[in-house]
Amino acid sequence: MNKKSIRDIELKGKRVFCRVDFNVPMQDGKISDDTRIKAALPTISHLTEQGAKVILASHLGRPKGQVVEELRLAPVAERLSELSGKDVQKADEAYGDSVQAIIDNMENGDILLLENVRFYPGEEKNDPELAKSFAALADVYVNDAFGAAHRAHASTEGIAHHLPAVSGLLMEKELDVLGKALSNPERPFTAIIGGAKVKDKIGVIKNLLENVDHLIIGGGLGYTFIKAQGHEIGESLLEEDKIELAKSFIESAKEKGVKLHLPIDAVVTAEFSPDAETEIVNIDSIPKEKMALDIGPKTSELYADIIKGSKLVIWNGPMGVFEFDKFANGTKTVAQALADAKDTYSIVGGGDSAAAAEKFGLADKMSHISTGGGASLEFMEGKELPGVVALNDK
Ligand SMILES: Nc1ncnc2c1ncn2[C@@H]1O[C@H](COP(=O)(O)OP(=O)(O)OP(=O)(O)O)[C@@H](O)[C@H]1O
Ligand SMILES: O=C(O)[C@H](O)COP(=O)(O)O
Repeated sequence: MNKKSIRDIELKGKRVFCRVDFNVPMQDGKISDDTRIKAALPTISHLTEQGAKVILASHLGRPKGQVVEELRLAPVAERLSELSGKDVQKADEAYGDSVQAIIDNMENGDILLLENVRFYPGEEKNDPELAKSFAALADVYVNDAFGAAHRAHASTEGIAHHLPAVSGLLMEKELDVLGKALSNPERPFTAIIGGAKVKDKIGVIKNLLENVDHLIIGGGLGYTFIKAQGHEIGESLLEEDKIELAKSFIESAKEKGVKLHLPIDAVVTAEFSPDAETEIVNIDSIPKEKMALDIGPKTSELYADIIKGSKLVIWNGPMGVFEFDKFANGTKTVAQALADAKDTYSIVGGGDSAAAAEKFGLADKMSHISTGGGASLEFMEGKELPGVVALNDK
């Protein structure tokens, strides 16, 4: 990476404003998955060990510029304290006199977590005044929030223009892994794209078609491709206005010599429910009144074989409605194949695929699970991430 990191600068005694992505899933006020907090620990330890005063900032949820009590970061401060084994102070605001007073009393190696930066309307607007107010708290800016690096907000982008600005260790690792994979992939290189909508994956499919050997399609978005092949898909998800685009992807794959794999069978049902009656059908025989909610067993086996024969696999998006056990087998088979493939470097894009790997107890068998859903997708689309662009070059 051509950006400076916390390893390249002097930190002793410095007040460091460190943007992290502690946007963790919460259920009834409790953190249901602390992966993102754990992922920030190497940076936080480095900063404290080097004698910095660590001022952490994050968003949580989408409070839209207002204080939302359930989205305060107090539970996160508590969990961070447990995980790091260190005291973590929690401020009730993210800048201003009260925060300044806490910082004035910090010793080298102390940790402070600011309040949710999205409680302020200026955050998502990338308001220069708010960016300056954040910057006024510190001597150095560190961005370790890979998951939010695709957002040009005051705490992810604006602030970087007012302070020496470097990446944290998680940011550096994410960019290294994804960057190397895409610029110099080991082959055969396979991408697995699933999820709900073609609309959300157009950019990534386009970009990957330039690079991969195999492109595997699953999930709800697959049925627009099946329709484009000329089959009936019953009540399955369809984006009518994307059929022509799907056809053009099929053509483009042929021209470029990319092997595009589409489902050959499916698990269908008449109702969207966890205990629905199911049936397995060939892809050209989806009944009119039914919807396909998972890839079928023949497709799963085919996809597993391709994974096993690949040296590098990038996976983004589930193969079916994995939240319901009856429609989880396709996603599970893909995750299991990735876990079992010992000579395959497996990269799981964040979001739902990471949640699925976690659900099946296979997360620790993957080579790299990205902490960024939208951010990893935009990176794979070949887009520049504003939170990275704003950092100082080496
Ligand atoms: N055949 C299908 N029919 C309907 N919904 C489906 C189907 N296959 C998958 N899904 C649903 O798609 C959703 C995930 O897709 P979505 O595009 O939201 O996330 P994603 O691709 O994992 O992206 P991100 O990483 O940003 O979370 C899941 O909730 C899953 O239930
Ligand atoms: O969870 C994420 O993908 C990041 O934290 C970004 O959140 P956002 O989509 O609300 O900007």
